[in-house]
Amino acid sequence: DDRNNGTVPTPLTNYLDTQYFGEISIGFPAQMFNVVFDTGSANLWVPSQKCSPFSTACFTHNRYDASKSQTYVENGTGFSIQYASGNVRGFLSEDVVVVGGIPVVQVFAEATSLSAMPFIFAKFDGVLGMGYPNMAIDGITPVFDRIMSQHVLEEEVFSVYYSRDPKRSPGGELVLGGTDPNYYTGSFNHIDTRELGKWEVTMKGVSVGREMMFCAEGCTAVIDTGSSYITGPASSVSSLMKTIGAQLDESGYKVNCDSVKALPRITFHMGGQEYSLTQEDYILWQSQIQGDVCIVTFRGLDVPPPTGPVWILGATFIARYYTEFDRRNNRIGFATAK
Ligand SMILES: COCCCC[C@@](O)(c1ccccc1-c1ccccc1)[C@@H]1CCCN(C(=O)[C@H]2C[C@@H](N)[C@@H](O)C2)C1
Repeated sequence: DDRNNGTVPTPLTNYLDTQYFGEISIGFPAQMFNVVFDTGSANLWVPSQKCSPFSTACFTHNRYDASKSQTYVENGTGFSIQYASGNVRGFLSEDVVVVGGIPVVQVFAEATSLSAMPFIFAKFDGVLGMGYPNMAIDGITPVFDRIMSQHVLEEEVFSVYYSRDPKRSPGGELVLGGTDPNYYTGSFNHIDTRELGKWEVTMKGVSVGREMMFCAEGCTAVIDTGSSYITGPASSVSSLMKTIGAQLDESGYKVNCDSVKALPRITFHMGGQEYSLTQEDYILWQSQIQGDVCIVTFRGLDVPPPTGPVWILGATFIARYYTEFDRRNNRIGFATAK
């Protein structure tokens, strides 16, 4: 169904509520790739056919083969990107990329080396940055900016739905040019971005139960579709976890599953509204052989100034609050997800 002039929603896959990704094509004939649509970065990269055979993470994913694309244009400039954990190195190429039914001629990176951690755990092939151009490495115009300059979108926005139930299909949806009422109820509350060029807003506080515990003097919240969890300053998160009786082990914070129903709601105060998460929103209940494990989807992460200290609201938050990213008005809209 052509929603607005040729764009179609992109269904997303939900892998264990921690990885959400959708399909794009690159080149002619089309080479298909699964990518994370990531508002926390602004470059597109996929594994390259030219990656070294020793890069396991590269070898276990779909790889772009320039020699098989009639629309490939050589570039060759070096590229490298560093994430909170993990790094990617390669070189730039240009080809036709199709996202949500819209073709764009796009400069992207062919990854020739991917750090094993964490990419051997990636169920997707690459990352498509949905951040602002000023975040883009090598000054490359991001995909969404190339799409906006075609003037095919009814509105210069994109929206993200992340399902909370791994059994539910689709696991999520990306809409270019609008929102999908099938996946939210009520109206949107909009919050202006804090500074031009970042998908972040001013947060007025974080409360646990009825008590305002953190960020009471105001702080920054990054709305990040490329993060699985919620991160906050390590000291704040560790005291929050102590309050709810969570223990930290090598794979993150856990609580006794018997205590889950008594856990408090955690509320993020933004734009005059309260965005609450209940225990079912922020606990990942995993049935494992040795019994049920209840993972708390919060992580401590100290982002150095000037960006930090920040709270990063990832999939855990977006799964509860359908999110519209508005480039026309530089604001973010939240509505209750269905
Ligand atoms: C909702 O789906 C999220 C996808 C999973 C993200 C992630 O959990 C992941 C898990 C397994 C394998 C690879 C990756 C992964 C790694 C890098 C890019 C994209 C995905 C990331 C793990 C490391 C920290 N982290 C980020 O820094 C993220 C922060 C974000 N802005 C990105 O730029 C990197 C999240």
